[in-house]
Amino acid sequence: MPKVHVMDHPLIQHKMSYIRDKETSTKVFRELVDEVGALMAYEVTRELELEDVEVETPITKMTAKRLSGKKIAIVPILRAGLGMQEGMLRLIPSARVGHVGLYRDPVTLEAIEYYAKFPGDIEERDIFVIDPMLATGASAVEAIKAIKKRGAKKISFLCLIAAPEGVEVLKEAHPDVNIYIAALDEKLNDKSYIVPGLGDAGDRLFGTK
Ligand SMILES: O=P(O)(O)OC[C@H]1O[C@H](OP(=O)(O)OP(=O)(O)O)[C@H](O)[C@@H]1O
Ligand SMILES: O=c1cc[nH]c(=O)[nH]1
Ligand SMILES: [Mg+2]
Repeated sequence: MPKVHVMDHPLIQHKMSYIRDKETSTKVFRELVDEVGALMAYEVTRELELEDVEVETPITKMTAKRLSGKKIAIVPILRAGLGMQEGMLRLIPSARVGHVGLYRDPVTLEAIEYYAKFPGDIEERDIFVIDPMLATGASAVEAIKAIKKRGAKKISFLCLIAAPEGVEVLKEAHPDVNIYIAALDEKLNDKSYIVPGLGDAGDRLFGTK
């Protein structure tokens, strides 16, 4: 079964309190989502492989560690996933970026794909799928299906806030995918928004409401 990691580092919890606050401006909301994206990138890269390299310090020769050069791709789910993209790229600058465009049909809540573009060698890369919200789970499930269809094998999913319902749906559909969450909330409301949540992540990031 997939591992579910809740990243409750104090810096993340602090920033999340402002991200959730409805009085937070679009500008500050965008900055904070970017910063939490970077903090999550720091945590999820903990397992990256290292290799030995010989270096000479001003004092002596030594064997040091460098990243083994494992190829990585970040895949934001449009639109709201874009808010976490730059923060992650600051920590993993060599990562390639793919995009999956999905929107939730407001009536059926089905995730409808409208765009997909991935690095040509996606099957060789470790993938981090990013989206601030995991609500019913439909968007994450469909995005990961689209990525697996192109041959990618090692996939992780990162979000700011998840509902327990979405976590269960994602675990069931993709048991091989590790899930990283900044905050695990209580439930979904009757419109399938996360409670207490942060409202509509895309609208708050881009000021569209
Ligand atoms: O788990 P789910 O029930 O699928 O809901 C989560 C999805 O909903 C939001 O996107 P939305 O459809 O609002 O698109 P947007 O990012 O363009 O605003 C969010 O960014 C997720 O992608
Ligand atoms: O609470 C939610 C649920 C889905 N999408 C959002 O942006 N927010
Ligand atoms: Mg939205």
